Amino acid sequence: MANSRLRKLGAYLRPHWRMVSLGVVTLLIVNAVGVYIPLLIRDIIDRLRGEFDFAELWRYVLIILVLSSLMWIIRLLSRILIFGVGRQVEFDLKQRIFQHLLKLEPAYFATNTSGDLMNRATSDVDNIRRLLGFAVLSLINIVFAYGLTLPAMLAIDVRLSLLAIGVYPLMIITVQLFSDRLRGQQQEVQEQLSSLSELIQEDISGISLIKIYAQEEPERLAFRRNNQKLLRANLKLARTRNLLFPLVESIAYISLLILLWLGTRAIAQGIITVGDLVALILFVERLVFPTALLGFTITAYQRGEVSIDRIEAIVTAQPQITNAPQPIAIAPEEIQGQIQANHLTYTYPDSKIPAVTDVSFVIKPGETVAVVGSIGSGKSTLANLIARLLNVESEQLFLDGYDLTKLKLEDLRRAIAYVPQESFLFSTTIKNNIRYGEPLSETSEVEYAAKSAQIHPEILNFPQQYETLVGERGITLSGGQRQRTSLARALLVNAPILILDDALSSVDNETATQILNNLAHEGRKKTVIFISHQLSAAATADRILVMDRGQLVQQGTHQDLLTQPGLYQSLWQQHQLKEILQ
Ligand SMILES: Nc1ncnc2c1ncn2[C@@H]1O[C@H](COP(=O)(O)OP(=O)(O)OP(=O)(O)O)[C@@H](O)[C@H]1O
Repeated sequence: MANSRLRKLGAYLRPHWRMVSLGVVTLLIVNAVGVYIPLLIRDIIDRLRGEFDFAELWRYVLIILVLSSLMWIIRLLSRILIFGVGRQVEFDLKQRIFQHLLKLEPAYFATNTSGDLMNRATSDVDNIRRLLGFAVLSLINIVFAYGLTLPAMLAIDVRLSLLAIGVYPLMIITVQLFSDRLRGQQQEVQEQLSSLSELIQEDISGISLIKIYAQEEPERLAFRRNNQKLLRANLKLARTRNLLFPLVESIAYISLLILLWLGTRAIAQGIITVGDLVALILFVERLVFPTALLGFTITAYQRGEVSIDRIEAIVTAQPQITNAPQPIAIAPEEIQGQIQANHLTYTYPDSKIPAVTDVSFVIKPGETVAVVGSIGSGKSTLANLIARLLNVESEQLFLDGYDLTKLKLEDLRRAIAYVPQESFLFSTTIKNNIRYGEPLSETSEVEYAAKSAQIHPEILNFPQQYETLVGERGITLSGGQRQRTSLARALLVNAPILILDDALSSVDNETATQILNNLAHEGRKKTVIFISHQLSAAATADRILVMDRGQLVQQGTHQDLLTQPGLYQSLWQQHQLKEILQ
């Protein structure tokens, strides 16, 4: 498992191997110069102790100044390169996640909440970025720092070197212990922050309710409680941080004290020179930072591991609805629009009872067919199956005689304009919303579609007409206006098949009937499937399919069905009664 995660990390890094290699080389140079400077200082001290010469001292100072500046520049470069790799991988992963999400079918999003998916695409990707930027940088740094510094220290004095860095494992353990605590507290801050943001969002959305029920004071107190929790969490985190850094420093001082105490004795005994001791002190100092970071690196790796699994779970999710091995391509203008169901049965994956059972029918090209029935009788499921938004089995649904599952998905979707129950508008202009399926459409085409959907006069009354922004950043449309805008969007793509899934429920019966009539009298007649509870509009369709508990119980024209005892007759009677009572 750990190996497979390392392989994944390797795969994330592979496209950026040039940057990674360059980063590694710069780190190597930084560390080599970092080891060379203390050795140079040692030589200066020892040489000048014999014979002091100002001119020579200045020469050395200059060399050290140049080397330190060089080291600073190269260190900067190494950080830019390696943190840059982290950012690149973050970009790649976000692209991959989004691209893959677009391939998955709506059923996937019913079982994976958008909150969780967003979290994976942001926080988890961020953890991997940190792992590949910060953790990789500090890991390579520590290897080079110890690999180059330790031999130089041992060459000066083995006993002193080992005693001086003997306390360093204590530093790693302390940081690791603290970093677990820091992580918990950081998470607490994050959670408190999210719940505070949720509260603000909810209160802003429900501001009218707060005012109507005079709940300003309780809401203010609830906010204060949450805000206090956030404050406490932040203070706790600050306390831990403020405790950790002095602790790390004290461990470093212990090592320094050991060196000073035993080092001066070694000088007195003539085992090492003053220059050697100064070099040892500088070397030990050099190791403080990478050692302390190792503790954080271990935590960053553990956190990153969990995130790798969570992201891989998204990008390896297999789409259920895909093209057949050799899909049949068919252009929209070649499509007649005949739809046939042959013993169509569908059961939702997490359900035991079929939502559609043994349904068979033929819808002729250009026919307008209404689908009516009680709530939950399977009408939407039927619409979703025809658009292949649900995983229909082969040999059950046919378009112009072709098995739906054998048709190229893209071609099938282009042949069908589908207006779902929930009309969704993007946060852009009305015009862009209408031409979403055909972004290059001319204004006249957009207006034509809007006229057919009976929304044109209302759009002209909006502040900027077709350029009016809708959604969160713009004006709010009424339910009926949203539905007709969605309908205009579907009409603009001019597909041979149009499915309206209760898409005119907020539009009055008269307008709905008018829209259906317009569709029936268009130049090239579309096949229209009109799912609706609006019986007076449905009655004008060429034919009506009546669904009950997943089954197709009746079909025929309005007049035919009225003469047959059955569900349609009773639905119609209820409808008539409602009309009289209104
Ligand atoms: N994603 C799902 N998972 C499981 N069961 C579902 C799912 N969607 C719908 N169902 C069930 O399938 C049955 C048919 O639902 P469907 O939405 O097709 O009915 P409908 O006739 O369109 O209803 P309405 O008139 O209220 O829109 C219902 O029992 C419903 O609870």
